[in-house]
Amino acid sequence: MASEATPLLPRHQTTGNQKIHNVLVQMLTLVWFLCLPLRSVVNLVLGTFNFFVWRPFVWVFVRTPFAGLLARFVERNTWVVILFFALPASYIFDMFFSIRNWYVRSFLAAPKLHDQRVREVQAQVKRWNEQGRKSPMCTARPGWLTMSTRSATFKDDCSRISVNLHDIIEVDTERQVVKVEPLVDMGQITAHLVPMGWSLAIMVEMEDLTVGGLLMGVGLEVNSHIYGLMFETVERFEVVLGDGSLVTCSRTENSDLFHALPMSHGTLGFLVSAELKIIPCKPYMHLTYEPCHTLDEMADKVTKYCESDNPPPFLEVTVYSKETSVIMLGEFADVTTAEQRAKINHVNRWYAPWFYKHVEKFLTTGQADEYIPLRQYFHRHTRSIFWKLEELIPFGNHPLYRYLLGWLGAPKIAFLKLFTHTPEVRRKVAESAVYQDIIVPISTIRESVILFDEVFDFYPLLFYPVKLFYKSPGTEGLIRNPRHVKEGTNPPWEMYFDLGVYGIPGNVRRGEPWDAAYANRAMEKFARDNAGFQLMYADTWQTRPEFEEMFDHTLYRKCREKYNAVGAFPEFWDKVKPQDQR
Ligand SMILES: NC(=O)C1=CN([C@@H]2O[C@H](COP(=O)(O)OP(=O)(O)OC[C@H]3O[C@@H](n4cnc5c(N)ncnc54)[C@H](OP(=O)(O)O)[C@@H]3O)[C@@H](O)[C@H]2O)C=CC1
Ligand SMILES: C=C(/C=C/[C@@H](C)[C@H]1CC[C@H]2C3=CC=C4C[C@@H](O)CC[C@]4(C)[C@H]3CC[C@]12C)C(C)C
Repeated sequence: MASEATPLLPRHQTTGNQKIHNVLVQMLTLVWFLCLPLRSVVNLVLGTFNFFVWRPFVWVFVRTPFAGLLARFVERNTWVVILFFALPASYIFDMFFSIRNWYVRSFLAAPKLHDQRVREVQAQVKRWNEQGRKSPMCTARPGWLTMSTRSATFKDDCSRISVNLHDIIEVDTERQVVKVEPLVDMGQITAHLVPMGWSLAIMVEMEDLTVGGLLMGVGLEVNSHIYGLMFETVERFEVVLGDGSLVTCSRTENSDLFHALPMSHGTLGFLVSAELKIIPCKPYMHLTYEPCHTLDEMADKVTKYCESDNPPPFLEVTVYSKETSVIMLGEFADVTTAEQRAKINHVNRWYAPWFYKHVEKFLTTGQADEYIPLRQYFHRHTRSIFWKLEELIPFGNHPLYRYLLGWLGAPKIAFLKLFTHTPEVRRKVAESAVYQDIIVPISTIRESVILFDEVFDFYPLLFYPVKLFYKSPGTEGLIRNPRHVKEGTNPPWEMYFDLGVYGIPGNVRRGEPWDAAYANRAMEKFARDNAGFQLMYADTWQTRPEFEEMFDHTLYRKCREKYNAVGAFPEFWDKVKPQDQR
């Protein structure tokens, strides 16, 4: 390991920390024994609650004729459920995890524990093999805890393997990489790296997204027009295969597996660590807002910025209607002068207006710039879950709510799913709301926005430019090569962009019929026809042949054979398309 490496929990842990740790452990052990009688009482109360209240409640909720009634109640009074259940639960959960992470960071030797925990994953997989490989494996992470909106019914038929790996293992500033376990989330990473003056090359905005999910699915951010998709910034993966063996892969070692893994959704093996590129950062993001009043103006400006020889380091667009949008250009910055200080905006303080509402006002006030503290910038969309929270808590951006209850933050998506997604509600959501992203060439900006306007009629739309690198023969993974790479670039690339729509379509809002299958399929066909693809955290309405036209299964299938994945893990399609939706 390079000399500059800063293991979070160095092998030569300072004796001071070790002493504090020992004292803490002794104190906790004492408290543990003293609390034994108390624990029995707590267990009794929790057990009784579980048996007599929670289980019957869930049973009534899911399996009885009341299910429809309750679903309607949740649907009509979503904000009640969110305010009284999801928000407090999210707050407590976050507090518990920050204390736990602080403790692990400060006192426990994570690198050592990493190897031990990987062996535990291997042992589970080996046991699964010895017991006759009954049903294919998936991670034991429950569907409601993930950020994916698609239903995870396949998990019911899988052998669930606990891949309980939550820690940042090592930051190596000399090699400019951080080694992390798959359940490390974006909030944990910014809290750790930003104070050290570093950031992930692709630092994804939502705090609860995990490294494993973003690499085995798709991760991108508003500097993806420079670095590409998140997996392009990986130096090395460590994976437990279907036979329980542990392999590492990189561009030079087991390179076929390295290129096949991105987007494979845990169908080639269990990711147990990844080394990700990091870049130096500064304490602020200097952001310039450029309002656009026609679609052509936006399309021309964005294309020019992205394809220039010196593109802005960060570029995001929020589309407020077919014709209006705001382009945001960002760069890391220090704030040293009084003039700069006057432009500091703490966008994530509890009383601040939601970020996208703040940005919208530049459509009327005109071009402007400001300085946003970096960590707040990275997580600018968390408080309003992009623009979804307005539908769930319609008064959430009202100053009174913000000042009184804004400190509670946003509900965790996991708890939103747990408290509001009964199977009944989920079915309705798929028919009456849309959560979709497609990634298509930048040359199709106009057609894409017009298509989304026609079939969804929902705003704002999310727009992140993404560079798609051309892969040489034999290294082309599930994501197909771009068709029209820019001349003279090495490595070759074509500029694409992510267009995302999250909300209730115009027709549904107006009480008019809306054909979800027609709209989603039109969007999917548009992506296929333009050598683009859909993000698979969402429901897909494609048939299997269409899906295989969108994603190149050649290298993927070779690797499934070669690395013992056949029979051990479901196929990509079987995982993302639930049986009941085929
Ligand atoms: N800006 C962005 O890039 C954003 C991206 N997203 C999407 O959200 C998803 C991530 O959500 P998140 O909750 O973090 O992840 P999920 O738990 O939803 O995982 C996504 C997929 O990755 C697989 N996976 C996760 N961890 C491992 C592992 N250790 N080994 C093997 N497979 C694994 C999961 O398999 P299994 O089902 O077996 O658990 C699942 O198929 C991504 O797919 C991404 O596209 C969402 C918002 C923003
Ligand atoms: C892929 C990108 C961004 C995606 C997000 C905007 C969506 C990812 C997950 C989505 C959601 C998950 C679960 C939900 C629970 C439901 O009860 C309500 C909707 C939602 C909160 C839903 C909202 C949209 C997402 C957060 C870009 C950045 C590439």
